[in-house]
Amino acid sequence: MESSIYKSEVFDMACRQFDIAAELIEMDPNLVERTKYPKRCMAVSCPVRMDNGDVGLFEGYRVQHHLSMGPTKGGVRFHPNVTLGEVAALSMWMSWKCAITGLPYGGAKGGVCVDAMRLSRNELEGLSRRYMQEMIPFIGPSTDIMAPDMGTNEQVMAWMMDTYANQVGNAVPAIVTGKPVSLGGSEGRREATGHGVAYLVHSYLEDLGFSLGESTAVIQGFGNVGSEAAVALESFGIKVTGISDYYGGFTNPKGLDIGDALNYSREHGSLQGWRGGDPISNEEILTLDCTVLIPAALERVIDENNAPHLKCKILAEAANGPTNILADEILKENDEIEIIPDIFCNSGGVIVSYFEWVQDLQSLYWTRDEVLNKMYVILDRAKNEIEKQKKALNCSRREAALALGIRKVANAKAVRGLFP
Ligand SMILES: NC(=O)C1=CN([C@@H]2O[C@H](COP(=O)(O)OP(=O)(O)OC[C@H]3O[C@@H](n4cnc5c(N)ncnc54)[C@H](OP(=O)(O)O)[C@@H]3O)[C@@H](O)[C@H]2O)C=CC1
Ligand SMILES: O=C(O)CCC(=O)C(=O)O
Repeated sequence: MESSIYKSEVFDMACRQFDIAAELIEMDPNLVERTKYPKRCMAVSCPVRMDNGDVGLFEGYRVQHHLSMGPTKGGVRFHPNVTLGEVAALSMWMSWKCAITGLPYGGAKGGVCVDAMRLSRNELEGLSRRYMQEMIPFIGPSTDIMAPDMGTNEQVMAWMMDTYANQVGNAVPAIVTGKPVSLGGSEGRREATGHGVAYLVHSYLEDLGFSLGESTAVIQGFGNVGSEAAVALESFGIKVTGISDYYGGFTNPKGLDIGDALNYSREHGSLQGWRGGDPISNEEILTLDCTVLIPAALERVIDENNAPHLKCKILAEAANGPTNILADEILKENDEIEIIPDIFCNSGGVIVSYFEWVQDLQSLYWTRDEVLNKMYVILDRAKNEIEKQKKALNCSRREAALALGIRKVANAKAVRGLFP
């Protein structure tokens, strides 16, 4: 099958990664395309009453990548670069991520092409509700469960849950995860993705023989994932020496005051104007001297131009798809940099989303410590399996993670068989 509707650089990148892994595991040719391409996609137009009385129309998407192992699961992104192809690529990565962590889900992703920063709170609520309304025929707590991603947050999830609940006539907390704790959200979900990144960073630093107290971390992106990773890294004794958001970044080789940066960014809506470090651009921040580099914003920020100049020892991919294919080839040759690949590195978010869904379904809730300890168990188990796979296939850690996830999905399809 030649797929054209998803055609885009980022979808090509996800397909190329798939092809490399499928070849490594010598996948049955009859399973290759069936496992690779998304099962379903929806495109909807969302009319929203703007504050000036006009009606704005926003295009939204949801791609459900595979339905073989349970409901589909994945975040919703509000960003001006969102396309159907990007959402499809993100849904593929969700599938492999859920498989390597052993979650009973297929991957999904949603998105709306919108600059959410330009919307008022009223307009954002209108868009969140309309997007959910349009998706209701295609989702459900045992069909497809949404969560936050770039440009969306707990409040957006609350509006989406309310819209769904109003439609069916009763509260359905399991329809979205990453919602406020007061609505059935899980303790620990807000910080889960960043905390999971920091947990893995600390674990690999120890394995590689680095002292935590002497290690430094630089983070691109100071939203939910980047800021929570910074807080958790500090709690593991790792100094954060660079941070940035859309407007640019700040650095201090002696360490930044993350608490102060968080307060400032909450009060002002961004880090712009913060005086806690020397200003630096979003391009420069990637090549700063540091032990750990953490891209936590957009895809494909590490490319063939900057890859040869990275000075980190560990590249911890908190963002989805931050390293393009050419950069990945360059980094594969450089055995001084260890990569913790995205589908593993940022999996703490969906792991705790799974816990949130399970808690909602049984109306029985856990403490933050219980949640994070259960997350560590799953991350440790996935790490073991990936390291074993890396040795067995004599390949990079990214290839090992992809091979592990893709093989599990392909096996599920094989045992389910084909009808008729
Ligand atoms: N939220 C989650 O649970 C999960 C998220 N991820 C991935 O993590 C990444 C970040 O998501 P999340 O933290 O939720 O998103 P947020 O919207 O909360 O934060 C995104 C951050 O990236 C910054 N940013 C936006 N554009 C640029 C740019 N061009 N250069 C540098 N920084 C930029 C934003 O700055 P500003 O605020 O100024 O716009 C903000 O600081 C994404 O790749 C997402 O897919 C992965 C797993 C789970
Ligand atoms: O929490 C979830 O369900 C999904 C989070 C997400 O979108 C991701 O891991 O990329």
